[in-house]
This record gives sequence, C-alpha cells and structure tokens, in this order.
Amino acid sequence: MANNKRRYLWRDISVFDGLKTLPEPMAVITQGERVITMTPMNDFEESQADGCHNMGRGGVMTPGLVDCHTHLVFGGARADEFEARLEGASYEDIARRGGGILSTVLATREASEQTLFNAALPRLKALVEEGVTTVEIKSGYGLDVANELKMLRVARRLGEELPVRVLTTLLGAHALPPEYENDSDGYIDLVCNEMIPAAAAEGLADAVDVFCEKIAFSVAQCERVFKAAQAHGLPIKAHAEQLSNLGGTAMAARHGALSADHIEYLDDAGIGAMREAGSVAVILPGAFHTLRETQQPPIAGLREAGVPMAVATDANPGSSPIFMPTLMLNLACTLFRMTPQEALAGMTANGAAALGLKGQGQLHEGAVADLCVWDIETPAELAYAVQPGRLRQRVYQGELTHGR
Ligand SMILES: O=C(O)CC[C@@H]1NC(=O)NC1=O
Ligand SMILES: [Fe+3]
Repeated sequence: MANNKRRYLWRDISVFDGLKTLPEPMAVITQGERVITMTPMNDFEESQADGCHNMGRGGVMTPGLVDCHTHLVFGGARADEFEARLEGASYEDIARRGGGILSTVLATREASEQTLFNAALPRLKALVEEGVTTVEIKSGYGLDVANELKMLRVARRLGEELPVRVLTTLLGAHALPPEYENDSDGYIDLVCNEMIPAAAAEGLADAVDVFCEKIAFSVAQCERVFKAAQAHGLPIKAHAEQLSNLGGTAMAARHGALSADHIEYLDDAGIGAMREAGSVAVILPGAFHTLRETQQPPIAGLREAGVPMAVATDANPGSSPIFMPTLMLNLACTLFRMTPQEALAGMTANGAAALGLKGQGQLHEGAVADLCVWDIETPAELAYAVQPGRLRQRVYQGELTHGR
C-alpha cells in the first residue's frame, strides 16, 4: 500500500480524545493522514485488521500536543537575570533598567537568520520529542521591521525542517525598542503602518499578539495594533493581565481575540468578555513559576463560566525558559489546581482552539492523524509524573516520526 495510504492499527488502548478520556479500551486505525477507525475493542472485528501495520496494544493515546504560546526563536541567553532575580531583583526592575526583553532584543538583532535558526532548532526538537505536533512561535525580539520579519522567517523554516506544524505570530508590540525611548506612540505607528503590512504581504504571520502591561503597551495602544491586524485579515491574541489589571483582556475579547494569555489578574468582567467572545484563556504556569508570582489566574471562575482553557510552555529566555510540555501539565495542576484532564485538554483541543484551529487537537474518526502513544496506564499520569521518555510513538500527519 502506498506510504500515504499506510494503515496503522492500535488495539486495546486507552484514548484521551482531546476533551475527555473514553470509557473503554479502543481499537484505532489510521490510514494516510486520517484516523479512519476509533471503536471500542468489544465492537472491533478482527477482519478490520487486514492490511494494517500492527502498532501494538496498551498504553494511552492522546492527540499530538499543541503548544499554543512560545517565544522559542531568540538570540542570547539570560541566566544572569535568573541569578539577579534570585538575589531579589524583580522582573519589572530588570526590564526598567534595560534588561529583560531588551537584552534579548540586542542579541537577536545581532544574530543572523541562520544563527537564530541553529539556536532554535534544539529547543523545538525538545518539544517535538515530548509529543508536540503543533507549535506557535512568536516574533517580538526584533522590534523593527527587518528583524521581526527575520524572526518570522526562522519560525517558518523550523516548520519546514522538523515534522511539526508551526503557526507564527507577529509580536511587534512586545517592548519599546531603545530607538523609540519616550515615544511609544511613534513605535506603535511603526508596528501598525509598517510591521503588520510587511508581515502580511509576505505571508509570514498567522496572527498578531501584543503585550498589554504597564511595562509594555497601554490598552489604547494595543487596540490600535489590533485594528491594524484585522485590517490585514490577521487574527489577534494578547498577553494580558499578567502583572496587573489594565483591562486588556476585555478589550481583546471585544475585538474577537482568539486568546488572552497569562491572565493572572483577570477579573469577572474579563471572564465575562471572554465567554461572550469565545476567546480561549491561555494558562502559562511556567512564567508564574519562574517569576515566583503570587497572583493566580481565576481558574475556578473560568471553569464556571465555561471559558476554554489552554496550557502552554511560554518557552522564552526570560520568564519561562522551560522547553518541557509535560512539566507544564504538572504545573497547571500543582500551581493552579487545574485537573489533569483539563490540563491535557489545554495542550490538545483547547490549545488548537487558541490558534484558531477549532476542531483540531482532537481524536475521532476523520480527524487528522496527529497522535501520541504514551507508556502510561491513565492520561492523568502525564500531568502527575514529570518524566521525560514516556513517549512510545508519535504520528504526525499519518507518518510515524518517533518509535516503531
Ligand atoms: O522575558 C521575556 O523575554 C519574555 C517575557 C514574556 N513576554 C511577555 O510579554 N510576557 C512574558 O512573560
Ligand atoms: Fe509569552
């Protein structure tokens, strides 16, 4: 059978379908890029195994993991700030004295596209080897047109190099570059009038993001960026209510944002606006943990309001230098009291929804065959134990990329 129609068969496997754990052991058959059969073992006819490559039995099958929020393309490193923060400096202190994001900006501007690609490749490999099949990669360390586009080109090339779906996000409004000191409105003009049009014209951005925070950009400035993005047909998302409550989430939701991310300081008005808009809450425990934050996102309020919650690494050189998706599942539960099922849905179906890929990140007959098989007994073990190496098989678009 042609490779693109190869059939893989798993028997007697526990399935988490992206939203819930199915009640009984299943038989799953993929053919080419699609899941064609997903049926309880009790209903499985042995004749259905004809022409299938036997992939074994037992373990847990999940959709391929979706890491919907990363900054994994960047130059330089910031271990020095890690030490400074351990000696008492705050994230804001460091940002205000030109460290933080701006120190990565300097290193990223100096780095060639190839240097950035070579540095990002092992970071993305770490995610892929732990089951990620879809990843979002942001710009945001260039802060001028040429360097922002350079970052987005690197992100696109990473998706061509590795068996993983890469969605790119232009995050020009991440920090104020030194050449625009005391002229943040002038910089937002550059983002709106040059950066977004250039990225859209080259097809380099799949969405536009902002950092709505006192140490970054105001609600009004972010709203200008959103209007420019939507004028170029690009969906929007926001880093919002991470360190304070400016009302950025509610404004983003009013503009139909795919997601609001971090949201530790989100209030009931913000939750209501997200529910109305159908925006996804992207929970980022890695930054909360690394920055030793104390204000937790309103998980119970989001749950009660029925706002979908995604979980992501926020992999970046400063606030979340963590390239381990299953650790994020654990932190989402241990720090924020999400349930293991919620956390796993957050890194599958809801992670996909946060990227505008509604219906993806799920397993059912007809679904894209992006899936992982884990050497565990129940899906909860993925969040319970932080243990690299449990990935038995990884299938991306129907192709076996890990295991046998
Ligand atoms: O520290 C960095 O380099 C990125 C921090 C990251 N960006 C943002 O808007 N919030 C964050 O936590
Ligand atoms: Fe981020």
